[in-house]
Amino acid sequence: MSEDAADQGSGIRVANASVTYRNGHTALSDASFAIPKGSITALVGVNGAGKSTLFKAIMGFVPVARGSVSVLDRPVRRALREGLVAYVPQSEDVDWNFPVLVEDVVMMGRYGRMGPFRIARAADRAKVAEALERVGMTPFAKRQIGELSGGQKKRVFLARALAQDGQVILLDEPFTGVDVTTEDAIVALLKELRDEGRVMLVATHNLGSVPRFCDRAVLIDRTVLAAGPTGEVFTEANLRRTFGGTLRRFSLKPDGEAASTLLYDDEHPLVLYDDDHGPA
Ligand SMILES: Nc1ncnc2c1ncn2[C@@H]1O[C@H](COP(=O)(O)OP(=O)(O)OP(=O)(O)O)[C@@H](O)[C@H]1O
Repeated sequence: MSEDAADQGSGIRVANASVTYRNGHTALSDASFAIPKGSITALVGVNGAGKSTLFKAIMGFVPVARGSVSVLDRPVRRALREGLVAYVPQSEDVDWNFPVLVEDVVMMGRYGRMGPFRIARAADRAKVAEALERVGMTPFAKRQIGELSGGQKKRVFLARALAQDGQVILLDEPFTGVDVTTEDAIVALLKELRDEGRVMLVATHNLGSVPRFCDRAVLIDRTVLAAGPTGEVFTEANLRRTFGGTLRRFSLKPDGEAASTLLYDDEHPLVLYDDDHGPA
């Protein structure tokens, strides 16, 4: 366990965890990492590396066969009962034809705190309004979710996580199909949430954005290959281990400028400068 994880209070702690599906497939084995409260962590790995499986284990949707997972120093089940873990899904995982208003999607974040008949109280409506305002989606409250753009949909699901008062927010590919302005708005919001002490774990293929907004990174391929502060972990050597042959690389040395290396899997490249002359 890293020392800073202990200092700021534990956000997520995974210790020697293994997950085996019913069909016998072990998607994660002996995975360990710890992330502190008040941090944004990138979760990076190839398709099938076990990112969703790890999310499911943190949400308590799949049991760990060995090892343990704790959230804010509680067992996963208790965190689930307290509604502490919120999930922002990948766009492909949502049925956008389902007829539901934006404000109703956000209200779903309140369900865990309502009685069995799900009757919204004034406090629930206030939380929904506040969450929509925070992500800049108030004017869209009465629109059908399916009518929104990709970036707007992401913001609505982020609002649902805020309405839930999620202290640990798991985001699955938040930047896919999102333009640069919306990406910047999402990043700014995630940083605000971090400063409030929340914990964000972000599965992303957008390698170039990771050093820009993630304090830490967890690299996985059916186990944790490396985990820690981005500056220490997000290196070419570690990314090569994570992506193997699927990582593409370009070396650039324009006249009179610092040599740099571009690394990418399928989206925005990561630029590594070979000496100290790169941008701060
Ligand atoms: N319900 C399930 N039953 C059996 N095997 C599963 C199940 N869900 C996932 N797997 C397998 O577990 C492995 C990890 O899958 P997982 O969905 O966690 O990967 P991922 O890193 O999220 O991939 P992607 O980037 O494609 O979303 C894969 O080999 C997958 O086929």
